[in-house]
Amino acid sequence: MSGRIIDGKHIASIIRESIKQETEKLIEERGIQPGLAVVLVGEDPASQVYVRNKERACQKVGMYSEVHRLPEHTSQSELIQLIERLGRDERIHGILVQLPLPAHIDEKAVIAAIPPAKDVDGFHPVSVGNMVIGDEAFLPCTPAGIIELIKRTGIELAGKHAVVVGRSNIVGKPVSMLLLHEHATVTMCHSRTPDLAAMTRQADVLVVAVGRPEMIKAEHVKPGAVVIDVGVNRLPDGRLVGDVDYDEVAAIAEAITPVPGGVGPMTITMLLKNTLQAALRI
Ligand SMILES: Nc1nc2c(c(=O)[nH]1)N[C@@H](CN(C=O)c1ccc(C(=O)N[C@@H](CCC(=O)O)C(=O)O)cc1)CN2
Repeated sequence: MSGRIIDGKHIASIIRESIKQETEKLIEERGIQPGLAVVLVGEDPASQVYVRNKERACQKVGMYSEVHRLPEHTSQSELIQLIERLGRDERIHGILVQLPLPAHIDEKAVIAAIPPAKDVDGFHPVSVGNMVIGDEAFLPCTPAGIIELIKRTGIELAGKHAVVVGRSNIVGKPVSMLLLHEHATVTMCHSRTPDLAAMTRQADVLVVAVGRPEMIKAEHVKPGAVVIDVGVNRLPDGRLVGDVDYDEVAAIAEAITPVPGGVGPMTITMLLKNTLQAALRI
């Protein structure tokens, strides 16, 4: 058996086309151009790439965007002042602060300064709370992208056993909640789970977000499972790999996301979707 490849790049391009059309309609009919402000603190090379890609993605669908690049030594209060100013700016419908932040800045305090109505990353405690209770909220982009990929591939989640490996606030915890909302039975695993393979082998749907290159091998996966790889790891030889050993696992999975070209392209697509949504709510 060799698994179906879940082509995130293709699915993302279909969604982006419809976002582009809705953006054009919003501008034409109501004179509102969705606007996104991205704040980047410091010089992290991967973050710089992601921020540039977010800026380009906005341009391609006809949204307004501005990027605020701040030096590494920016203080927490300077950063919060900028966020408060963006919160009052009528051109800006969505604000996101690229993570990770430098160590001297308290990430939670910064996220709390974003007005929930502009929280297109879905990280504010109000957004998280609304997501958990199933109320209207901006959903965090990577978890929302994972659910969209699974649904658009025609995979049923209701009644399935989903196992999530990783418990971060931006992927592991929220994706577990979204899988639960889709009526999956969810098990969360992490670095202190004993006998990880015994847990992951029970998964009909396995989501891996741990940031450890190729740690999930064929022995961790039940034949016929759907495998979603959230990892993006750059190896010393320059190759980009996921948290799943793709060649081994693709041979036994029913369907699998590649890295690159799986979950990654959906993250920015869901950001565009949230930004459009924020502008539509005006
Ligand atoms: N404020 C936020 N910070 C971070 C988030 C986030 O959602 N909001 N997520 C990640 C980084 N991220 C977006 O910011 C992100 C990661 C990966 C990709 C992506 O398209 N990956 C490609 C490969 C890209 C490459 O060549 O390096 C893929 O998997 O195909 C997009 C966005 C942490 N920070």
